[in-house]
Amino acid sequence: MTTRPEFRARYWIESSTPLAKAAEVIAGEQSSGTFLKLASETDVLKERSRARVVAVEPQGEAATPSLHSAHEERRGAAGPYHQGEIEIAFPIANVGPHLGTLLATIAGNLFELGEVTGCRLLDLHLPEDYARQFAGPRFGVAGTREHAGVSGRPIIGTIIKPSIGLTPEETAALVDTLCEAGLDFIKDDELICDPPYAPFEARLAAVMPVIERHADRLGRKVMYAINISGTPDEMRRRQDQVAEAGGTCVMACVNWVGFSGVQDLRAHAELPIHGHRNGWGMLTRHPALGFAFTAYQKLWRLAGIDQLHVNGIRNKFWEPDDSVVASARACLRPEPGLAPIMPVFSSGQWAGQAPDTYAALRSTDLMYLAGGGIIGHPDGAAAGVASLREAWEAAALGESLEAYARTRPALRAALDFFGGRA
Ligand SMILES: O=C(O)[C@H](O)COP(=O)(O)O
Ligand SMILES: [Mg+2]
Repeated sequence: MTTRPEFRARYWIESSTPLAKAAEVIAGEQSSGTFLKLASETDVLKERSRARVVAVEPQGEAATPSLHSAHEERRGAAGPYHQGEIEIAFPIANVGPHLGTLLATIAGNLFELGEVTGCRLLDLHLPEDYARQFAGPRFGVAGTREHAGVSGRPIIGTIIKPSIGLTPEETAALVDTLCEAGLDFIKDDELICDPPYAPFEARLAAVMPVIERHADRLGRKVMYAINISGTPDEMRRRQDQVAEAGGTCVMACVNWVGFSGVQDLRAHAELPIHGHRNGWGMLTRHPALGFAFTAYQKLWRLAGIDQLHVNGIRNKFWEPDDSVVASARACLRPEPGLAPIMPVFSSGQWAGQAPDTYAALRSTDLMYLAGGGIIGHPDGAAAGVASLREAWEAAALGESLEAYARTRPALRAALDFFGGRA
């Protein structure tokens, strides 16, 4: 029985090698072992540094491998391919409070091991005192609400659409309409950051005075998550410009600016960080490869984001509703040493999904963003905002949208227009 401090990672794996042995191969490769036994991997070194397999739970077998492996072909491996979950305990001393090394340990070469024909990181358990050594979310749910000035209901927002092509002045005019209509949150699309036709600085300079003007009237400042994705230097500089201009949020495409980029931003930033996870499908869509969201969101929490996208009910992407809801719950679950973060529902959302979202989550701690679902409303963006507000009122009251729409033309028009498209 070891007394060394450890963290644990849980995986789904597949291998023609019996699961317990495949798990040992992974534990060895991801710590002090390699493809053959080294005399220098002494018992003392192993006790200090080698990862331990702490659970092997077989789930079944497949006749054909999920992923191709030339290594398996060379050694003439045939099925069956054993599938199941395994858990590995790693010494904390192997890693320290370094996110890059943590990733290399739990999500590095193991995805490439020849014996492995399927590997998915499901979850991660860090002791509280270890998790606390990472920055973690500075604002999370509570701080996001405070900066947006919204309590007791979801933060309702939109994505500037068309995503690409509006000039700074056109963007500011749309923001004016949206603020006038009482929206809580506006974000850039992930596709726009600093293009020649709408440079970052020009966009910020055009939009922020509009937001400031409406703040006086609304008694709260509409949160604008302007996309600051870039190099660490660029992000730091842009964060400062946003704060200087009175902004209350910044957005980063987390997969592309990377963990160090977000960590650097978190160390520097005074504002909540909105995490856009575009590219995530590549990391999760194949069930035998990549990451489950439970693990993914914990890693981004360690890096220090405050809001993270989870798609939405009946979204425009591939993801089923139960997976979306599980992701949102994962964001809201307190983790040892890490505050909950805001789940961001976005992707093909409009008024119609509000009641089902509320029924599934039983919480209003969420951001509910509709780009096309607000800006594409048949009576214009202001009616789009009204329809979302009304839909969430109906959801909270437990009233059907049909009944609530009887005296509310914006919601009625949304139901007719978007409902008819489903
Ligand atoms: O960046 C996003 O979240 C998407 O562009 C959502 O856009 P939509 O609401 O029009 O689907
Ligand atoms: Mg988008």
